[in-house]
Amino acid sequence: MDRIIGGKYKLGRKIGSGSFGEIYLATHVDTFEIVAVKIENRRAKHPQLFYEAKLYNILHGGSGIPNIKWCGIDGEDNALVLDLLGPSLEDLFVYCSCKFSLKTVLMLADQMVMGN
Ligand SMILES: Nc1ncnc2c1ncn2[C@@H]1O[C@H](COP(=O)(O)OP(=O)(O)OP(=O)(O)O)[C@@H](O)[C@H]1O
Repeated sequence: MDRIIGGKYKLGRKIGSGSFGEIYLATHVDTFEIVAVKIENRRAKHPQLFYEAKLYNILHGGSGIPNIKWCGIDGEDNALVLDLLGPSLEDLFVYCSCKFSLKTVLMLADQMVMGN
């Protein structure tokens, strides 16, 4: 049976995992917008998803910061529904056969330092 997060987001396939949560694709049941959902088990020794949500709120509006669409408890889990971002730098590196040109590295460094 499909799992619906926050009453609106149908959970899809897993796209990543971090040190404490797993990231899934999800689709809004009415608008079909595709989003990212980070899920953390509520029984984790040191739950931190809601602290991460607070940080997203503080950083709101910054370049590359996803909006929070929903945040709350879903069954046994804490869940955070976010804008779906583009591919990670690692994804892009693999896509480029694990080789970035000097120009690409310099452009990346510029973006990291300037935050744009
Ligand atoms: N909003 C998002 N949109 C698209 N992909 C995402 C999004 N958030 C996370 N991901 C993907 O999931 C992976 C894991 O993200 P996550 O935030 O769980 O872990 P992390 O930042 O690598 O580590 P940590 O658990 O310490 O925060 C990321 O590397 C990225 O590929």
